Amino acid sequence: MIKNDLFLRALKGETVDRPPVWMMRQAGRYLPEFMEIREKYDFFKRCRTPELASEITVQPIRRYGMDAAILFSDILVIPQAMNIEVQMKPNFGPYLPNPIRSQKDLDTVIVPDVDVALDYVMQAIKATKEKLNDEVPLIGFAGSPWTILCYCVQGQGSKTFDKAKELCFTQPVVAHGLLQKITDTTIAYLKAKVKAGVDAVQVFDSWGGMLSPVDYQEFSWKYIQQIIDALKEEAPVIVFGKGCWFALGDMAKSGAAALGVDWTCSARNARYLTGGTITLQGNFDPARLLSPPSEIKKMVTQMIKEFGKDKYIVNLGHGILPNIPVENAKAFIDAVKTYSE
Ligand SMILES: Cc1c2[nH]c(c1CCC(=O)O)Cc1[nH]c(c(CCC(=O)O)c1C)Cc1[nH]c(c(CCC(=O)O)c1C)Cc1[nH]c(c(C)c1CCC(=O)O)C2
Repeated sequence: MIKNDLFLRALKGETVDRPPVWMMRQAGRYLPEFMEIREKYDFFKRCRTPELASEITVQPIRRYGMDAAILFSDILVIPQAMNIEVQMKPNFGPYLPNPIRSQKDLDTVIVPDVDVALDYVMQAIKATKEKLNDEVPLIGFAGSPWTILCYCVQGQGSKTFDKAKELCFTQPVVAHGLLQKITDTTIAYLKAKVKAGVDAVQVFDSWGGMLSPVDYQEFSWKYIQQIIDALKEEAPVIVFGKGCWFALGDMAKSGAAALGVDWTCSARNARYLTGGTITLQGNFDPARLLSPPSEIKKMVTQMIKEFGKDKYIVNLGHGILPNIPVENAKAFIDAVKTYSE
């Protein structure tokens, strides 16, 4: 049994004394202890070495005592396992030298045996569970099929993901073929992660908000729903769609345990759109962590009041920025841990 089960109780919608807190991208570049490891090992070496991945995962927990850990890994390990080359270039980000732009390209993409291809992730989970010693739950994650397609087709990050959209709108059969292969791989992957020991899973639809509401249904939501259907009996599923407030109504009926919200959607609107029944997670503007700690504390208290302490998980509205001072991140976490009504 997990000693601090606040996060799991919030996912079930139970009444709690205070909401749980964690931060998207909490294992990362704003932490000096992470930078030490980063200097020595390249990105995928860190992902592929269970000792390193588990160490990086528990670093923020040791420093701040969040109520949940999230496994250090990346959403792009999935395309890598599907026979698509992925590089992480320093000062550039993800780079995929052979993007998928035709049926011929799609034919080279495989649905791998995840137990073999991604065994290193399962080993990282086991190593992390040992280090966590049942203190807090561990979150496993995957990118949404649409967000993964964005990288597979564009070949790199983008402000518009125009090539990804072009494939969807000019070769929909190829796009759907790729989305389904990613979905099948992701379902097997998340199931394996649960078997290896994660207590909940989160699907990151970081680029869902790039699509119009109608296109979102066709190219993103349909596939996320498949993932929820396949996983919901095995573990609580959190869906975070950046810029996807328009889909919150459908998401609330999907079987997901909780929904992530970004900072452009007010607590009130998110509660209204979801009918007030489902657990919500979010939505502090990551750049607001640059405010002085005293102001951060006030704003966090106000945010909890607006969402309500129950059916709520305190988080940022997207990943933490690398330039956030460690004491500001601490102010964010402490404000939640000392919250009382
Ligand atoms: C879109 C996306 C990616 N990766 C991820 C997403 C979805 C969430 C989001 O939208 O932020 C998810 C992710 N990536 C990473 C995690 C670890 C767990 C966590 O702390 O949340 C998680 C959950 C580690 C990482 N993934 C990456 C880093 C930084 C690179 C490094 O450490 O060398 C980390 C800590 C690299 C990465 N990985 C990706 C990009 C665009 C980049 C480069 C940009 C950047 O540097 O932030 C793809």
